[in-house]
Amino acid sequence: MTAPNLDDFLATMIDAAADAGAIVLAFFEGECAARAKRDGSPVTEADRAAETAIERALRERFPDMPVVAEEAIADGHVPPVLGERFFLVDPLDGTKEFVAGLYDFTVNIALVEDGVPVAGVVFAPAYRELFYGSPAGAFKLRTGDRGERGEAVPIAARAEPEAIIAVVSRSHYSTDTDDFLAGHTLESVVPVGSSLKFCRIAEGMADIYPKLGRTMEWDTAAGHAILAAAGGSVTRIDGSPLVYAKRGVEGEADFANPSFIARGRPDPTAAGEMRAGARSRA
Ligand SMILES: Nc1ncnc2c1ncn2[C@@H]1O[C@H](COP(=O)(O)O)[C@@H](OP(=O)(O)O)[C@H]1O
Ligand SMILES: [Mg+2]
Repeated sequence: MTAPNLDDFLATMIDAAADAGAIVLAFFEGECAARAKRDGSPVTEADRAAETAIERALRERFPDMPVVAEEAIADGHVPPVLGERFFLVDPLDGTKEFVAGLYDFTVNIALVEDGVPVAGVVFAPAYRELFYGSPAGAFKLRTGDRGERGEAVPIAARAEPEAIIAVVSRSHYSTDTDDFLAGHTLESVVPVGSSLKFCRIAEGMADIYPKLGRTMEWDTAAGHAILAAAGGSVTRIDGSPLVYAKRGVEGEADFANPSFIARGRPDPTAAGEMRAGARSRA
């Protein structure tokens, strides 16, 4: 058998995310919905059922690939060796929104290669929106009530306009975010739950997502891959790349992310101004 390429990985990741999304949505829309608000158990059930389905689908097709998944890590199941390529899975991101009956929750599957999220799938089943990205491009498709998939449409991040649209956490907001945004000209600040924030920038609906505070790698890897494929970027506050497979860092939990900024496309006129400035100084 020939070695799998990115298209092979992505096709399996999309199928797995679509199936897991259907499972999560059944919990969200089913009779569990009312109970979810009182005790957190259906969230956990949805989380675990979706993760089990994803792991099974990934392992069946790629038995040798390590899988790092949120619930498994919580149970202490960490792959001993990650190698240069592994999957990162968050079966239900945006759990607070899920419990509150809001639509902003997602299934996330990413493929990380040498610390870089090279391919990712984010499925928001309540919105019937599925996003995916790889070096071949970023795409969005709509799903039907019975899991039918519409045509995949290419998406692209936009260059920052003068007044920007910021997307921020709905459930984990910090005043540091306000301080950061105070330095920008804003059209609006839109609270969005889950990894959908990356996707809204990837499809040109928003310009910046500042995350001042901790997240885990499975919260961000798939959205990061999609945004990068759409022409955007995700960097640490100092502008260095946000890398993955972070383990054994003193004082940090394994797979914890530092603060980061996600943005759309670099502004070509800003680069032009810099070049013009450089010329005029010469
Ligand atoms: N300050 C914080 N500490 C830990 N996790 C955080 C966090 N802020 C956000 N997250 C995680 O990032 C994900 C998206 O959060 P948000 O929608 O607020 O941006 C959530 O994942 P889960 O829903 O999978 O737990 C949440 O737990
Ligand atoms: Mg999460």
